[in-house]
Amino acid sequence: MKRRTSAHTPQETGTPTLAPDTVTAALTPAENALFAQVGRPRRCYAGETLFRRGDLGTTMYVIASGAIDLDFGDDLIAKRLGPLEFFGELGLLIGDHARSADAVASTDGELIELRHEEFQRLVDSDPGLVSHFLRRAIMRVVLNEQGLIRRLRRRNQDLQSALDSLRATAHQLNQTEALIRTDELTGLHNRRGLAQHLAERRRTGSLKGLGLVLVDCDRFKQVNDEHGHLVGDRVLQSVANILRSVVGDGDIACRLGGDEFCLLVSADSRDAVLSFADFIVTTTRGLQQVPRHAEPGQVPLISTVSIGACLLDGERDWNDWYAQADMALYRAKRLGGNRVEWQDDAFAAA
Ligand SMILES: Nc1nc2c(ncn2[C@@H]2O[C@H](COP(=O)(O)OP(=O)(O)OP(=O)(O)O)[C@@H](O)[C@H]2O)c(=O)[nH]1
Repeated sequence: MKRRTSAHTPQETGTPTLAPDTVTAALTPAENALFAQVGRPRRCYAGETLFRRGDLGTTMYVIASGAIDLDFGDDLIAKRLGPLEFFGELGLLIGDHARSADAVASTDGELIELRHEEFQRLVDSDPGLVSHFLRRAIMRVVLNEQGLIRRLRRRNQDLQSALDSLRATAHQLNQTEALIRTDELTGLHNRRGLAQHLAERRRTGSLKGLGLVLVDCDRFKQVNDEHGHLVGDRVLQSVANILRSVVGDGDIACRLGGDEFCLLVSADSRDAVLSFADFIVTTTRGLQQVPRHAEPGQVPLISTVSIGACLLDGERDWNDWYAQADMALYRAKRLGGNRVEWQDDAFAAA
């Protein structure tokens, strides 16, 4: 928020209507003459600090010549006061009062200082004039407070709408992030999603007790060639649904690309990993055998799959795990597909 300096706070809508002299920060000539009689003259110099925000003080000042800047800090409007204007009156009226602004002389000038004893003399010499002054000083404080409340309220609203738009942006970012780690066709994680998942597991030291199930559709090119790309897409979606149905909390199903998928599952034994792999092969095989409508050319929306599976050594990285599972997958393909093959940690043996 930009800070501005104004000689007077503008009177805003909704504030009580007052005669102009009731709210002005300037003394009337009569008041000034009286204040000058009892007050103590003081010279001030450009840049001189009269008091700082938070200082305790009991002196009120009237400006005889020159100008004083009042800075309320916290992005509130700063004020520049000139001749006949007064400030610091709360210190005088209510005793040791923490100043609410820094008061700094912006030019050389003359001030009249009034402390409690001088003010008491004023009360004794002209109570009527002093009571008029007091009434005005109090109204000025009230108006300043009201202005402050309005500004704070507006700032609060600004902050609220900034917060709302931040929330909306964060929501959009989350959605975008989710999109860039998701495979569009199947809704499974894509390679980027898998990489993030692995990085997070490595960061949290939870790469132990995992199995990798690498899945590849059998003769998928033939499905595309014979039935068209759209049918091919639906086959890929069907395989993805089967993978999605077996993943538990913390597991991840991913489409690596084309007709190749993988599962990263919590498993601490070969049998545990193989139970996932066997389920997938058996389900795709079973679905393929479900008779479709009798129309000639009607194809099952699934192809058989080949699977290579292994347990992960948490000390290695994705390339090693992939190579290990891929050896088994290659063997499964060579043996005619539609089967699961296992690969022990060949690298550890080497
Ligand atoms: N419909 C469809 N086809 C895709 C998509 N991405 C890749 N393909 C096709 O998937 C086929 C994969 O073929 P290959 O890698 O030769 O594998 P395959 O025909 O399954 O042969 P084997 O793995 O040896 O059984 C290619 O013809 C790609 O064009 C896709 O998003 N949709």
